[in-house]
Amino acid sequence: MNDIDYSLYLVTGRELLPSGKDYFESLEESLQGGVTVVQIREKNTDTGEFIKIARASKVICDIYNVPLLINDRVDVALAINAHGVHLGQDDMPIAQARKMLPKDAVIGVSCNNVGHVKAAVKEGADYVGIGAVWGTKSKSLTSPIIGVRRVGVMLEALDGTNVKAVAIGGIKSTNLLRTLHGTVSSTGHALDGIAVISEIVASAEPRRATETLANILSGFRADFPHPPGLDTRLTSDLYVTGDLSPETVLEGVVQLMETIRGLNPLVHQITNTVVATQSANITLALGASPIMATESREMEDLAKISGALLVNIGTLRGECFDGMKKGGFFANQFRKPIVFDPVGVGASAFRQETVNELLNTWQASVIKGNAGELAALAGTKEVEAKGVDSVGSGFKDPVSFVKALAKRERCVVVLTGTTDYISDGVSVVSLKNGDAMLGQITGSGCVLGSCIAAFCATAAHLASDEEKNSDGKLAKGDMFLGAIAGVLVLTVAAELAVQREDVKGPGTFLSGLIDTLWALRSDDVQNLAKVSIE
Ligand SMILES: Nc1ncnc2c1ncn2[C@@H]1O[C@H](COP(=O)(O)OP(=O)(O)OP(=O)(O)O)[C@@H](O)[C@H]1O
Ligand SMILES: Cc1ncsc1CCO
Repeated sequence: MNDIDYSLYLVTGRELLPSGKDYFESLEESLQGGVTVVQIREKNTDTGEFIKIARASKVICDIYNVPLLINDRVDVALAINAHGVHLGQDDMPIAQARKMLPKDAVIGVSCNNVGHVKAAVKEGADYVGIGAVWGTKSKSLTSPIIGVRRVGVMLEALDGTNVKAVAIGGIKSTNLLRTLHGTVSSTGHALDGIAVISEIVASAEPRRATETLANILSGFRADFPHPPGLDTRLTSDLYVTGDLSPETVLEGVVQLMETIRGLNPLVHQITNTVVATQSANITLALGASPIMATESREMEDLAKISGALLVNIGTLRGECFDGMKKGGFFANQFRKPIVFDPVGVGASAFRQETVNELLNTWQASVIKGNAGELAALAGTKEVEAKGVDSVGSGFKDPVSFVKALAKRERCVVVLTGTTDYISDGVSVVSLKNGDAMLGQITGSGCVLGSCIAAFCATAAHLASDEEKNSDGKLAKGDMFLGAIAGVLVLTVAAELAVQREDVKGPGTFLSGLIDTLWALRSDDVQNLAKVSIE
């Protein structure tokens, strides 16, 4: 039997109840709020007591027509005629449980690696509980933390099977949307549900807590039909409004340029110490307003008021890490675009581990990097890096590379170089503007990140009301277009700056570039842009 709706899977934990809250009252309120399946977990309770609690829980679940599963104890499940059991890796083997339980009983199993998932499929599990996705304070959950991005690989192992999957471990309303987006596999396989413990059980208002989770879930599903098939369209409105063509791209860029100065979006930047001042000046020249802030204690306040966040790891230090982590977390929570620049990620294990952890904590809207950086991020040795610079002539097939990485990370990816390639996982736009002088100043890639963030903030502002009201997207607005606008504005300005009489070399080029950006007109971009759809 596998017709259970796994969407909102409650795992009970009496030890987490707020003081004065009755367990059965809490259970009933969570069912009223929209819990679709309940697992009774009692780790330190005698069998007689466990059966009593489970039986009374089942009476309540039956009223709401919600199936009830028992954690670990097949005997308890049999005693109360539960819908099934949930087994841990060290509990009774599935085959044994299957023999003991009625034919249509549901059996789920906890998995924290692909091997576990494959074994569960082979042994005939009905569903898998994948976790722990996040760190969790529930003492009873002891699985290692696997991180959002590794869940997708496990879901891929379920392709072509009828085995369902829920994610578990530290899932809350604040990270739910990130969890849903970040766990979709590159084959488009999404979770069937999320399992929640403390967010509901520890709440004084479990009905409200459940409704909040249910709303986020349905918002996500409205944007990503479930079962998802292979509809991987991520962000661009250009698919909706007409064909993606150089003309429609430029129309969109012009609209963003004409909006940014009136809007003057606040762009929060956690960037490196080499480029901080030039990034702030370039942000101002675009008509946006920079705030360069790194302290984790102000991240929540800044995420509320900013139009976008840039995270650049160029001069990564341990002290910055918390700010980067919290900054992105709150930007996701308040649905603000995040532009991520993994500067020099291949240069050290520290950078690599940090990037991994950041991308497991929040969902970027745009990732930008040179070929060396994006190769390191993708785990390929095709392009080498020297510190923060890319070595050699780049990827043999940059178009396929950038598209695959965008699909894998579920965000827009910008691959910089003589030609810039930008993809949202479906299409690739190439931009051939720019000048070799950009390679002669430090941080041209870093300031490009600031430009992209400023235009993503503007694109978010221009999102339709329908999009703004939907709960399903982490950042509203056309991030693909925001990224394209950021690249075009900087690279066209660079072409104009080198023609200035006062520009005589890299030093004067930087000030000339700032002056040119300050005076840049949308006509300049429209006339000079070299846009192709690959
Ligand atoms: N030779 C070139 N011709 C045209 N444009 C260039 C050239 N070199 C760099 N650019 C432009 O400069 C911008 C930054 O790209 P680049 O790949 O140099 O970044 P980066 O290596 O990350 O820079 P940095 O590490 O200095 O921040 C891109 O928009 C790119 O198009
Ligand atoms: C040179 C340099 N080192 C760390 S960040 C940075 C700026 C260009 O990426």
